[in-house]
Amino acid sequence: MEPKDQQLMVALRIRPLNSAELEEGATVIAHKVGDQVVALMDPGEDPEDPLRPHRSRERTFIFDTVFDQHASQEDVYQATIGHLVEGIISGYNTTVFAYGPSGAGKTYTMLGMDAEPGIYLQTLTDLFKAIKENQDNTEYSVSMSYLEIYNEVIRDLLNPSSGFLDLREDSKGSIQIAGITEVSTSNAQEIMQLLTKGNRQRTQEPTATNKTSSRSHAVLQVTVHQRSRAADLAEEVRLGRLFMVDLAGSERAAQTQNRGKRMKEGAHINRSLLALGNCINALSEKGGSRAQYVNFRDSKLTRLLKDALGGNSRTVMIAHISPASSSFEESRTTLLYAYRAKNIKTRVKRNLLNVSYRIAQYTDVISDLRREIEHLKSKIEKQDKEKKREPGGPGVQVTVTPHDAEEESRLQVDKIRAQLIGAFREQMEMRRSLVELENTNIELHVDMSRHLLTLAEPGAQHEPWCFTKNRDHLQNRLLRACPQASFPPGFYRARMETRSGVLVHRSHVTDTLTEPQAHGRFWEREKSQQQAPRDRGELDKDEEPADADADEAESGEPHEVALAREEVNLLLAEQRKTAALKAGLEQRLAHAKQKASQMEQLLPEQVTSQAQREVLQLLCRAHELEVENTELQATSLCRKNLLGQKDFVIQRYHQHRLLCQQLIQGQRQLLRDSGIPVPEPLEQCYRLYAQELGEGTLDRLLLLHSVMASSLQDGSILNLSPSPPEDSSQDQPEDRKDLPGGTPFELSPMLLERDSDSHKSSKATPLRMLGKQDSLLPPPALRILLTPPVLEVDENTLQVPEVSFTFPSALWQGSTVPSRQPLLPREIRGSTDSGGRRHSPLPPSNPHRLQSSSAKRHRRPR
Ligand SMILES: Nc1ncnc2c1ncn2[C@@H]1O[C@H](COP(=O)(O)OP(=O)(O)OP(=O)(O)O)[C@@H](O)[C@H]1O
Repeated sequence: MEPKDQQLMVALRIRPLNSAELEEGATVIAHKVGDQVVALMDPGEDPEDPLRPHRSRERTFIFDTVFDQHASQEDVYQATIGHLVEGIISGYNTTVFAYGPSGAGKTYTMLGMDAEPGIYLQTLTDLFKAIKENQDNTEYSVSMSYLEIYNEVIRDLLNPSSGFLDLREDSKGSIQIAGITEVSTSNAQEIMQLLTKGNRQRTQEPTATNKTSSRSHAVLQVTVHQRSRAADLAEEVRLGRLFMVDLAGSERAAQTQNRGKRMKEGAHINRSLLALGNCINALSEKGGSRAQYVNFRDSKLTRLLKDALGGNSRTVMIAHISPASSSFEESRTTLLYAYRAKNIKTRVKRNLLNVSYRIAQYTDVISDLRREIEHLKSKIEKQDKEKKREPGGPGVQVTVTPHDAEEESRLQVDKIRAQLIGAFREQMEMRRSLVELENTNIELHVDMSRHLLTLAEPGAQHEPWCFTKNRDHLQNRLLRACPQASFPPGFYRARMETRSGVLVHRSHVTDTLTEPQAHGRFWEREKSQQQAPRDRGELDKDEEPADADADEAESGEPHEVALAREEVNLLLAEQRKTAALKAGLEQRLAHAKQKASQMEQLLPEQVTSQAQREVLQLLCRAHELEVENTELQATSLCRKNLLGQKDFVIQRYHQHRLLCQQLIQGQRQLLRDSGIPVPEPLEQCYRLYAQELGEGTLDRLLLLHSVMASSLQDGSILNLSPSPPEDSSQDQPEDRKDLPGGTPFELSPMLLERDSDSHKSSKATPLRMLGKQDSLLPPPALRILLTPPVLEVDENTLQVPEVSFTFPSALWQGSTVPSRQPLLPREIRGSTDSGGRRHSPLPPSNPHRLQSSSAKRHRRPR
């Protein structure tokens, strides 16, 4: 389903005057006018002032909907989020957040009172009702979490003792909170009890306007997994997420924004709200264009609300104000903010899990079709030749047939033509379904890897051995659950390595094995290891730790491990189902192909040459059109696929880099503690590594990557145009102008290497430098124009599966490459012998040795 642009919905709620305001004699200055307008009077303006005779005291603002003190909780719910509930269970993301100064009624709207429940309870009640109604056809599971962000720290309100939590981005770019308590439930009342309990844990302090003022942002997240019960080919797994956010009072941020004085309030300042304000400003200025640079990373809140504000979510903002004259300034600022937010657009799409496609499958279909076209064309040619040989010359065919026979023959041709087209369509549909199934399979693989990655993350950063243990345990379970499942590339090798107690070092044996060989070798070893204790009649003590680990992990495993395991079990079941469907479909396709070819063979015997020719030509044309169609689909999906995979790859390398960093620090500490002098080349190498971290070279690479990705996404990279203009600043799209450094953006030197197809690739890691320096061209500074790069598109332009940039040689040939001294001395770079083999200066067991020849990118820890 195509994403749709949606305007952020902004509602305004004016609460009644409270007793304190009445006591101080405040007057009502905010009035609802009609359904969408609010008028705010400035109490400071004197209507009689002769110096300002035309100045109106009144400012009006238009919103999607305005509620005054007479609006009930039900009215607010129905007009804002009520109609979005159906969307959540169909796989759309939805966010509602309450904004406004302290005491303006945000918590009242979201949580409400026992007698007048707020949006939380009403939404959840409707959500569960909708789920119940759809349960016959669909299977649902609902889970929730509740957290607060206070002074840039995330706390789990359902389990406050769990300490501070971290935000992470998953492979699909959605934000996850590592280690948060997720409660599965199917009952709104149960959730409300949890929320009330969680709310008691929320950071509060009395303020002038509110005795129980919440000083934190509270975020309730509800996730709905949906799976069709029908065992249908196009089965989709959908994931709808609902965020309900009760923000802290905005008055501090507003004041700081206005006067810039309280910026120095240090820890007390609410950075999240400032960042939120900045994001709203940036997004609204561009009318919600996603190309505008918006810094979501400035605070935890904006990172969490990234999708809600600028991404894939249907979003409602409910702004709150007090009607009192004493709150004029705060009300005015809130109205201005809310008014700006109205310009924000989000791009909503349904979250389907099986969305990535395998281009190779399309290529197969295309070559199949091409073969058929060739076959048909050769048939036509053959027929032409036969005709020429016939007496009477080419093209003149005198067949005197009685009228009835002619009619019969025409009917016969029509029938065969219809049959052939039908068979062709059927085949195409089956081919497409096969591609889809294959993609689902890949998606399952990717998801599986993602879960293993999630498990790996906390341990990888703090305790590598614990990471290994979790991974090992999970993999054990996987293997036991499904011995014949095909796991992601590298899985068996990794298993053999961890089984033999080696965490990072790859053994020579496993390195040289292909994946199928590794699979076979792994199972041989597993079998013999399981057989041995049975033969001895008792468990081998040496073998026990694996199972002991498993049991230990089983009893005290973290919640997210259990969840990941659950997910993996689901994925395995899916994988089995997909495999069965695929086998059935392949059989049907083979059968259909056979039938079609039999039909084709019948043709010459049954129809006149001219009619036969027509049918064959028609078939050719149909096939050609289908090829074009498939090629177009493949190109567009190739782009989607590349973008979809990039975050996963980055995350993977980020994790690997953290591990390397940890190892480097550990080993340096060890050297220091043991008083071992570090050889100068190694020390230099370390300095270079540290320098790169400090300079943020990798961050710039990531920026480059995101520019490339956004060009790919908006299609500009695929637009053919001549070589780039010298001065590109004039044509520069608005959105790129804001990027740091202006244009052109100069990266620090990167190493260029000639590919086998005479292209050059940019490779920029220090490890890369170590491994490949000798075979490199002199390293020039790579100038990257922050405009969509102009590339000649041919099949070699983009190396899709790898996230590396390979520029066409044409672009580079014209550029003059300044010669530079190599960055590293030869002792560090190593040398190349006459046979072209590299000799590394590092010890062979160095765990930082680069395994793959593809360009790697790393991300600095956040
Ligand atoms: N629409 C309303 N009708 C009746 N009472 C309301 C309404 N809105 C708010 N109130 C009352 O006003 C008081 C303050 O409201 P609330 O705690 O919801 O403010 P808040 O914006 O969440 O403040 P803070 O940011 O300080 O937490 C509460 O006693 C609440 O019951």
